[in-house]
Amino acid sequence: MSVTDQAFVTLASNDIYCQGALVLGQSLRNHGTSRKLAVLVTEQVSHGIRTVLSRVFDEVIEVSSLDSADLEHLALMRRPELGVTFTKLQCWTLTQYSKCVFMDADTLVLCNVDELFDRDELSAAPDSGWPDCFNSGVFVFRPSMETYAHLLQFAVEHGSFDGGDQGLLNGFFSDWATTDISKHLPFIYNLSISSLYTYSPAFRQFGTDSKVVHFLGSSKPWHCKYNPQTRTVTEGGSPSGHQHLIFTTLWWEIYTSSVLPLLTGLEEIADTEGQEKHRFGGVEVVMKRKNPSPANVQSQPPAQHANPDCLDNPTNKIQSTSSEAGNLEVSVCEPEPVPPSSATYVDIPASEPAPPSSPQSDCEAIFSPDSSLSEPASDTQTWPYSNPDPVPQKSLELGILAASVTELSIQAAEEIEPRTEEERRKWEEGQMDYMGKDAFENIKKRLDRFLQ
Ligand SMILES: O=c1ccn([C@@H]2O[C@H](COP(=O)(O)OP(=O)(O)O[C@H]3O[C@H](CO)[C@@H](O)[C@H](O)[C@H]3O)[C@@H](O)[C@H]2O)c(=O)[nH]1
Ligand SMILES: [Mn+2]
Repeated sequence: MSVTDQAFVTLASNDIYCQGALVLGQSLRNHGTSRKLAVLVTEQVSHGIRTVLSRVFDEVIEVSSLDSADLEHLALMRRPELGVTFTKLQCWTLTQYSKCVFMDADTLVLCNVDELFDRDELSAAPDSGWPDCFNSGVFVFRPSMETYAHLLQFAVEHGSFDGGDQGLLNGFFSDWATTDISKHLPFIYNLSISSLYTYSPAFRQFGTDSKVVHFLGSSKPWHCKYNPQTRTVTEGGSPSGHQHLIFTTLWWEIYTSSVLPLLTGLEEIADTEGQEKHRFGGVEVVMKRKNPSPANVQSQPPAQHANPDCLDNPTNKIQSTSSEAGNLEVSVCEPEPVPPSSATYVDIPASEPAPPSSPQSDCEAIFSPDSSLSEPASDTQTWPYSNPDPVPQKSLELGILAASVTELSIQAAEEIEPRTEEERRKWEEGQMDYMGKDAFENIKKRLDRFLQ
């Protein structure tokens, strides 16, 4: 039964973060939430992406980082660094709902979490870095214009001790740590992926109960590259290592099966040397093909662990292998010498449709008890895994992916602004801006676009 006056709320201030919001929204839908889904967007989010968001979310609500209300103007004039933070605080203005659960766009639900609505404001899980503070990536709140005004006033008077919304909210709800234990959400509702290696025995013990994963920190799943044929992720350009490949791979599974098919208007802008760039709004999905012949692809052996021991973690490692039952085995082991390659790989078996289950019980369908978990001596966990509501494989994009794409990545689409009159005159006079607009790669981009 749907509950119309309660909602999960997220925020995306640009088209890249929208990719995260779409995966989050789709994961909530896949696990049969009975609550509404709302996404706050700012003016930078493109029209096309808003249309796609509206296919996953019940409400796409534009908020402004510089709202017209006097108090906000005043606050931002005095504390300009709080701009992004203020955007998140605007979730309190959603008074059409009696209660909401805010979730960062870099979170992912692993099962139905509607029971969060049994909690009251302000319920949140401890932050892994400083557990007397709560992490503001997942929290239960009651929309109220009065609370919103108090929050803004607090921001003007006290600021945020970390410069972001987390410091501000912890300052405002400062009795969270001591007053009411029911407002402490269990850590499994906001599992910071860094905990997989900072406290691996706890992850081994409790990890299979995880309900919400949070890709906290500078390295997000959309910074990785993904091979849809072997279902492996590779670190892409980011200096920090991804130790949480199981969840990053799951993120990409949802992205390719449920989000990419929604981006049906993907405009192809270039196809050079086996690399296609599909542009949609402010994002480009880059597809590389190494084996263009479908016959070639079909004859490939099953996914191999190209580099199973390559996690460059100083203390321990998590490696994943596929089991015969279609489950994902997770094993945590001691460090071994790091190979020279910076690439990291993980295998995920084919996802199987979950058995029919009521929304409230789908955690059990996904995290069924496994005997290997009860053996403390064993270093191996079975991670039952399924994507309960995959989009049919026959969709166009998936057909393309399955046939020949060996690497998918997401990047911000570059804006190529038109030339101004002044620039055109200089160009005609032979005064080129070789280091800027007239750099070779920009000219090549213009040509590619013109020639397509
Ligand atoms: O350019 C941006 C940056 C952030 N966000 C939104 O704001 C959230 C928080 O940013 P994120 O990059 O997820 O921050 P974290 O790495 O999670 O860092 C921590 O610090 C942030 C700032 O205090 C808090 O908002 C987070 O909840 C907390 O986990 C995102 O998920 C988005 O919903 C945007 O829409 N656009
Ligand atoms: Mn976050």
